[in-house]
Amino acid sequence: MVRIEDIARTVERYSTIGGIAGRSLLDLDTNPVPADWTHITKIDPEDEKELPLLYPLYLQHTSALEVGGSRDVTDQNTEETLELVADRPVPAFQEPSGPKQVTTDTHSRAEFLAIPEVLNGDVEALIGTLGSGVEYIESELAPEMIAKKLPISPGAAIEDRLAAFATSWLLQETVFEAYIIMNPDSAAARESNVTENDLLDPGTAKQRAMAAERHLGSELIYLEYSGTFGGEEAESILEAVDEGRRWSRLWYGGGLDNRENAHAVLDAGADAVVVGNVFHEVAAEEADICERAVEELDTDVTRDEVLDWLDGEVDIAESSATKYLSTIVDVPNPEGRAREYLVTTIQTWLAVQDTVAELDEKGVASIPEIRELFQSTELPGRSDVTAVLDEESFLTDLLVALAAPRYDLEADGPPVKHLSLDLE
Ligand SMILES: CC(C)=CCC/C(C)=C/CC/C(C)=C/CC/C(C)=C/COP(=O)(O)OP(=O)(O)O
Ligand SMILES: O=P(O)(O)OC[C@@H](O)CO
Repeated sequence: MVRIEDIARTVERYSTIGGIAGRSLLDLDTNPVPADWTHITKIDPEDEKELPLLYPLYLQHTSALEVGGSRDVTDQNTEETLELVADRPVPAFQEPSGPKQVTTDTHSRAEFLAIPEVLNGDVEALIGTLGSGVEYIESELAPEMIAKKLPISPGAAIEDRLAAFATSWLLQETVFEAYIIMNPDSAAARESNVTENDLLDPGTAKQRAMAAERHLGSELIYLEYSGTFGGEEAESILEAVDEGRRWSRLWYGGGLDNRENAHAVLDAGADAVVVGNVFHEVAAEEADICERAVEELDTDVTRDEVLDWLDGEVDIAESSATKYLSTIVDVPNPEGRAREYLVTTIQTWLAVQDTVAELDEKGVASIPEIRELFQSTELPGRSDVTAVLDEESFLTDLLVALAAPRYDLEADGPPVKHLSLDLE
C-alpha cells in the first residue's frame, strides 16, 4: 500500500533536486537577493548614528538599505529607523544582531530579514544566537503574528502547529548572510569572538564560502572588514570566494570611502559594496555645517551666496558627502552632487529658522498651527525631495515632528530623533 508519508517524501526529494538542478545545471538565478544590487547603505539604528535631514536625496542612488548594527541596537530603535527609511526611496531590509530586535512591526516594514552566520567566529555567532532566535520566533513572534491575523483563537493544539508552520515559513523567507570577518578590531569581530587567530587565508575562505552556499544555503557571502579597508588582502579573498561560489551573492563591506576602493572590490568579484560609517558621517558633518551657517548667514541669502560661503568653509572634495557618493560607482560627479545636496540642505535649514522665529514670536498652542506654517513656507529642499519620493508631505511631516518638542507638544510624526538636526 502506498503511504502518504512515502508520497510526501518523494515530492520533497524531487522538489529539492529540482531546486539544485535549476541552480547548478541550468544556471537559474533563483537567489532572492537581487543581482542588480551593487551598493548597499548600512544604517545603524543606535541613537548616536544619525541620518542627514534630506536623506532621500543621498539614498536615491543606493540599491538598498540594510538596517542593523552590533551595539546598542534595540527593538525600538530598529522599528523607528525602519519607519523612517523603509522604501524611502529604496527597499530596506533588517539585519538583526539579536532575536528580540525582530518584531511584528520590523517584519512588516522590512523587505526581508537577513541573518548573520559567522563562518570564522565562535559557535554562538555561527549557530547559537540563531538557535535562540528560532525558539523566540516559535514561542513569541509567530503566536503574536497569528493572533493578529485570526479573529478568534483556534485552540492551543492548532495554535502550536500554526506557530511551527509560521516559524519554518519565516526562516524559509529569511536571507542568510555567511560572514567572514577579517578586522579583529571591530565591534562585529568582538560580538562574534573573531580574533587574530581566526583570520582566513583566501583558500580557506573559499572553502568555507562553498560550504555555506552548498550546506547552509546562504544567499549571501559577506566579506566584512567593518571600519577599515581590506585592500589587496580583501581582493585576494574576494577573487578566491568568487571562484567557489555559484549561486550566492558576494558582498564586501568595510572602510569604503572613495571610488577607487569601491571599484577595486567590485573588480575583484564582489556583487555589491556595503557602506556604513561614511553615510552616518554625512549627517554629523551636516549638523556642524548647518550650525555654522545659521550663525554666519542671513536667512534671506541667495543660493549663489550659500554656494560661495560653503566653498570657503568646506573642502567639498574631502567632505563625507562626496566620499559617500563616490562609493556609488555609477553616480557621475559625486563632488558636484555633494555640493548641490549640501547647499539645498543649508538653504532649507535657513528657511526653517525663519519659520521657527515666526512660531516663537506668535506663541504656538497646537500641532496644526505648526503644520500650517511649515506647509506655507517656501523650502528649497521640498521639490527636490518630492521629486525623489513622490510624497508631498514628507518634509513638512519631518519639520513638524522636529519643531513640536520646542513648544512642549507631541507630534504623531516620523521618529526624527534619528536625524542630524533638531529644533529643540
Ligand atoms: C532568528 C531571529 C529572530 C534572530 C536571529 C538573530 C541572529 C542569529 C543574529 C546573529 C548575530 C550575530 C551572529 C552577529 C555577529 C556580528 C555581526 C556580523 C554583526 C553585524 O555587523 P555590523 O553591525 O554591521 O558591524 P559594526 O557594528 O561593526 O558596523
Ligand atoms: O562602516 P563601514 O566601515 O563602512 O562598514 C560597513 C559594513 O561592512 C559594516 O558592517
